[in-house]
Amino acid sequence: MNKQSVKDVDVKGKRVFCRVDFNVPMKDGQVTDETRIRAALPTIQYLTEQGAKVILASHLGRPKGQAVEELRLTPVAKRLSELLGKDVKKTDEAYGEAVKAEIETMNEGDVLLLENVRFYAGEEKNDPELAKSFAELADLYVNDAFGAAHRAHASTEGIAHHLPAVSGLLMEKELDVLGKALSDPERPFTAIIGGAKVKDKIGVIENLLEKVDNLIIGGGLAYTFVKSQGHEIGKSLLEEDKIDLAKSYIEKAKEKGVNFYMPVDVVVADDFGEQANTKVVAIEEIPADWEALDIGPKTREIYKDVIQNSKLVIWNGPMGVFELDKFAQGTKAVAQALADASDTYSVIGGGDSAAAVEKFDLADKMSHISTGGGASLEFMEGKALPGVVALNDK
Ligand SMILES: Nc1ncnc2c1ncn2[C@@H]1O[C@H](COP(=O)(O)OP(=O)(O)O)[C@@H](O)[C@H]1O
Ligand SMILES: O=C(OP(=O)(O)O)[C@H](O)COP(=O)(O)O
Repeated sequence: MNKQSVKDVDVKGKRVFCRVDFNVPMKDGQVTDETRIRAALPTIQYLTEQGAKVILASHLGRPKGQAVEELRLTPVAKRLSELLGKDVKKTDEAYGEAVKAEIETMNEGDVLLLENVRFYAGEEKNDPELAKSFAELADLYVNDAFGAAHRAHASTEGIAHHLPAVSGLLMEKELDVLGKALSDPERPFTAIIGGAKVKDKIGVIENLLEKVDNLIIGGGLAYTFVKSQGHEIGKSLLEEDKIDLAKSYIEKAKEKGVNFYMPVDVVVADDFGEQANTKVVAIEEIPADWEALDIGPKTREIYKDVIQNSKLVIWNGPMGVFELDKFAQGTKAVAQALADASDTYSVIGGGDSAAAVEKFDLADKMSHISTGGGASLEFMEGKALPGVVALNDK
């Protein structure tokens, strides 16, 4: 990476404003998935070991510029403290005199967590005044929030204009792994794109066609492609205004010699839910009143073969509605194929794909699980990430 990292600068005795992505799922005031907290530990531990005063900042949820009680970071501070095995103080604000006074009392190696930065309207607007207020708290800025690197906000981008700014270790690792995968991919290189966000992901597909040998489409977004080939898709998910684009991508794949895989059979349901009647049908036989909610057994076999014969696979988005057991087989088959393909480097991006891999207990069999969904997609699309661009060059 051409950006300075925390290892390129002297941090001893310095007040370090470290932006992390602690946007973790919570239920009843408890953190329910601590993956992102664990992922930030190497940077936090490095900074404390080096004698920095570590001031952590994060967003949680989308409170829209005002304080929302359920979105305070207090439970995160508690969990972080347990994981670090040391006291983590938490302030009720993210800047200002009370926060400065608290920082005054910090010793080298201490860790402080600021309140949710999105409680302030200026955060998402990238307000320069708020960025300055954050910068006043510290001597150095470290951005370790890969999951929020695609956002140009006061704590991810603005602040970097007011302090020496370097990347954290997680940020560096994410960019290295994804960057290597895309710039000098081991071949055959396969991308698997699923999920439901057709609008978000269609741009990625175009960019990936320039790079991959195989492109596998599954999940809800597959049916816009299926429809573009003239098949009826019943009540399956459809993005009407993307049909022509989908068709053009299939043509582009042919021109480029990219193998383009779509479902050949699907699990259809007469209702959305565990109680639905289901059956497996060929792709050209989806009944008008039914909805395709998973890829079928023949498709699973084909996708499995492609995965097994690949050296590098990036996977974003589930193959079906995996949250319901009836429609989880396709996603499970892909996850299992990746787990079994020991010679294949597997990169998982996207909250739901990561959750699926966790659900099937296969997370430790994947080569890299990215902490950023939107961020990894934008990176793969070839877009610059504002939170990275703003950091000091090497
Ligand atoms: N065939 C389908 N029809 C409707 N929804 C689907 C289908 N396949 C997958 N999904 C849904 O897509 C959601 C995940 O999509 P998305 O947010 O795009 O993925 P990710 O978070 O991995 O990027 C899941 O909740 C899943 O239930
Ligand atoms: O969870 C996140 O995004 P992701 O679900 O795309 O990985 C990041 O914390 C960014 O959050 P945001 O999409 O509210 O800016």
